[in-house]
Amino acid sequence: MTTKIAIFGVGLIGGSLALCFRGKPGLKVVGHSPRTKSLEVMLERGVVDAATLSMEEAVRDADFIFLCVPVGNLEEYLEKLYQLPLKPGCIITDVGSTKASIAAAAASLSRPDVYFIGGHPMAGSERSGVEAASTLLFENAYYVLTPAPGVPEEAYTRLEELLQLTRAQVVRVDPVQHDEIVGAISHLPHIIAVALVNQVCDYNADNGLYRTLAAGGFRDITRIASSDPIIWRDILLSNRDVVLSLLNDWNDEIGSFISMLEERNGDGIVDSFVKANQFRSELPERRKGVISSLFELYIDVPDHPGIIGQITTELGQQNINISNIQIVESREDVPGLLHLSFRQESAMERAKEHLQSMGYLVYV
Ligand SMILES: NC(=O)C1=CN([C@@H]2O[C@H](COP(=O)(O)OP(=O)(O)OC[C@H]3O[C@@H](n4cnc5c(N)ncnc54)[C@H](O)[C@@H]3O)[C@@H](O)[C@H]2O)C=CC1
Ligand SMILES: O=C(O)C(=O)Cc1ccc(O)cc1
Repeated sequence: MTTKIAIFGVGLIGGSLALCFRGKPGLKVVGHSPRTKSLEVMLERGVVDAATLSMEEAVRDADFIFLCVPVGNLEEYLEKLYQLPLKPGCIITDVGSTKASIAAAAASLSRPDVYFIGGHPMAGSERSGVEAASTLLFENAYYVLTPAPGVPEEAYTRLEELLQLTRAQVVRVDPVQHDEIVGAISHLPHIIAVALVNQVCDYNADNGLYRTLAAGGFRDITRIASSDPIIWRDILLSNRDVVLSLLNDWNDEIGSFISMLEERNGDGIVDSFVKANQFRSELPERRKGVISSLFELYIDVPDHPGIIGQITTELGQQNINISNIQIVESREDVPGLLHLSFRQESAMERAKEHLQSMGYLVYV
C-alpha cells in the first residue's frame, strides 16, 4: 500500500518537506504548482516523484495534503480543496506562520470525511524557493500542530508519525496562543530588523560610510530583514491585531530607553542590559562569535556530533584558511547552518567547490 502525499507550494518549506518524505518506503510525493516552469524545476531537482498542474490530480487518493503556499493564499486553496473529491480520512495540513486565521477558515468549511490539522514548522530561513530546500531544515526543530476540534486522535497520530521523517519535535498548541507567542518571537523581530535596516539605509543615502562600517552585530541582528517580502506581508496582515498590540508594547520599551537617556539614568540602562542578558542566557540556543569578514559561505549541516570538526579538517587538508566560523541561529535548538568566513575570495571559491564535491549544500 502506497501512502500518497500531495504538496501545494513546493518552495523552501514545501520543498524541504518533500525532500524529507521522498524516497522513503511506501511514500509517493506529488507536487502541485499552477506554473509549468515550477513543475519542471521540482522534477529536475528530484524533490518530488511526480508533479502536476491539476489540483484534482494532485489530491486524487492522497492520504496527506500539505498546503505550503503564502499565508494569504491558504484560505483560497482550502476552499478549492474542500470542493474536490478527496480520499475519506485524508488529512489536510498547512505550514503557515500564523494559525488562528486558517483554523477559523477550516472551521467554517467543515467536511466530515476529511480532517484539518493546522501546522507550523518552527524552522526556516531568510531564503526562499525550492532552490533553498533542504532535508535538514527541520531536524530537531519544533513543529507546531493545531488540530481542529473534533479531529480524532487517530488522525493526529497519523500526521505526527509522518512528521517523524522531518526529525522535528511535534508539539500541540492552541492556534490563538500560537499567534500571540510567535508574534512576539518571530513577527515582531522581523519588523524590527526591517525598520532598523531601513533607518540605516536612509542615513547611508547621505553618507556611504554607514554601509561600509556596518558589519558584525548589525549583520547578526538584521539577517531576517532579507526575508521574502510577499511571505512576510501575508504573515503580518494575518496576525495584524497581535502585531499591533506588540508594536505598542515595543513603543513602551523604546520609550523607556528614551526616558533613561534623557534623565541620564545609568542604573536603569544597566538594569535593562542585566535583565536581557539573564533571559537570553536561558534561551535553548546560543549565538557564537561576531563575524566581520569579507567572503562568506553558508553550509547546511546535519545535527551530528563532530560534523563541524569534519568540515574544518577537510578544508585544512586542502590548505584552505578559514577566518571565522559561526553557527547561524535559524531554528530552535539546533545548529543547522554553518557560516564560514574567508579573508580571500579564492579561498572561499575553493572551499565552496570542495564542500559541494563532498555532497554538502553550499550557499554564497
Ligand atoms: N520562510 C520560512 O522560514 C518559513 C515559512 N513558513 C510558511 O511556509 C509557507 C511557505 O513559505 P516559504 O516556503 O518560505 O515560501 P517560498 O516562497 O519558498 O515558497 C512558496 C511556494 O508557494 C508558491 N506560490 C506562491 N504564491 C502562490 C500562489 N498564489 N498559488 C500557488 N502557489 C504559490 C511558490 O511558487 C513557492 O513554490 C508560508 O505560508 C510561510 O508562512 C513556515 C515556516 C518557516
Ligand atoms: O530565519 C529565521 O530565523 C526565521 O525566523 C525563519 C522562520 C520564518 C518564518 C517562520 O514562521 C518560522 C521561521
